[in-house]
Amino acid sequence: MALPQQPSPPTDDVLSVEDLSKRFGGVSAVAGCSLSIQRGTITAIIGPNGAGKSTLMNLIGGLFPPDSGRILFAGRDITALPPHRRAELGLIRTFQISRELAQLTVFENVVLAGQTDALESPFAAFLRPRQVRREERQLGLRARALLERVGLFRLADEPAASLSGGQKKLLELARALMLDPQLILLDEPAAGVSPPMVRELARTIRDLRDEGLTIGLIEHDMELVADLADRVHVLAEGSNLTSGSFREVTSDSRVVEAYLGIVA
Ligand SMILES: Nc1ncnc2c1ncn2[C@@H]1O[C@H](COP(=O)(O)OP(=O)(O)OP(=O)(O)O)[C@@H](O)[C@H]1O
Repeated sequence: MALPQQPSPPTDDVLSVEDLSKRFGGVSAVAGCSLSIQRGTITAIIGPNGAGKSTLMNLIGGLFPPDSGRILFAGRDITALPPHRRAELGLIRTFQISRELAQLTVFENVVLAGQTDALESPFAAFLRPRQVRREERQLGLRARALLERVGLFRLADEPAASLSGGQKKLLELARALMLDPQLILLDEPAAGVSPPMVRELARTIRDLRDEGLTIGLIEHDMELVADLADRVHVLAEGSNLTSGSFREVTSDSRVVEAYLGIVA
């Protein structure tokens, strides 16, 4: 006799990818990958060069569609949504190369990240001047609070071009926070950042997690992953080899083999 189907237990996953695949010509960059990111955690995605981490990030961010599989965000299927719709839902991804506008000040960069299309329209200022002024004031206040939050307040009036690599990562974080995200995906936050700034960045990321934000990151700096990640997914050849704490995955012989296999 067939047993009645049990309803699946509620999960606390803010993001899950299910059996995701993406090919580029003859290369299987992501191949049947399934993994999830739990709400309120820092989750790292690691793996040897060419494992498919960037492609997976691009699929989650909506840069291009998968060949097959699904992406769920906050319980909703977002597989077919364009990047800006994902951002509106609270899924924000930052890029490995910071995309600040070099000639604008740090403050202006943050304000700009929070500006809606309606505010940018030249007609809005003409038709609804008071509303536009109020919204701009609120954006300014919020930007200053976020600059304080990430430790860049004293540099608010400096041109973004004058920031160090690590400060640019903090600026990128402040810009992402302007969009009021549920989940921020960070692409190699430690790349090109000096060791003291990596520590500062790590402290800020941990504080944001403690305040309830969910953070996903791909990272090659294993010290940072060991220090920050609540949970780690190891990608190899486009799929999820194993998941667990940093200690668990790094003591898994398959993970050691995957890394050594690439080096050999
Ligand atoms: N646009 C593309 N066209 C063709 N092949 C691609 C493209 N993007 C990625 N690939 C290939 O897909 C595979 C996975 O690449 P991906 O960049 O996602 O890996 P990765 O884990 O991020 O690597 P790394 O750690 O070196 O950045 C690699 O074999 C790569 O050469």
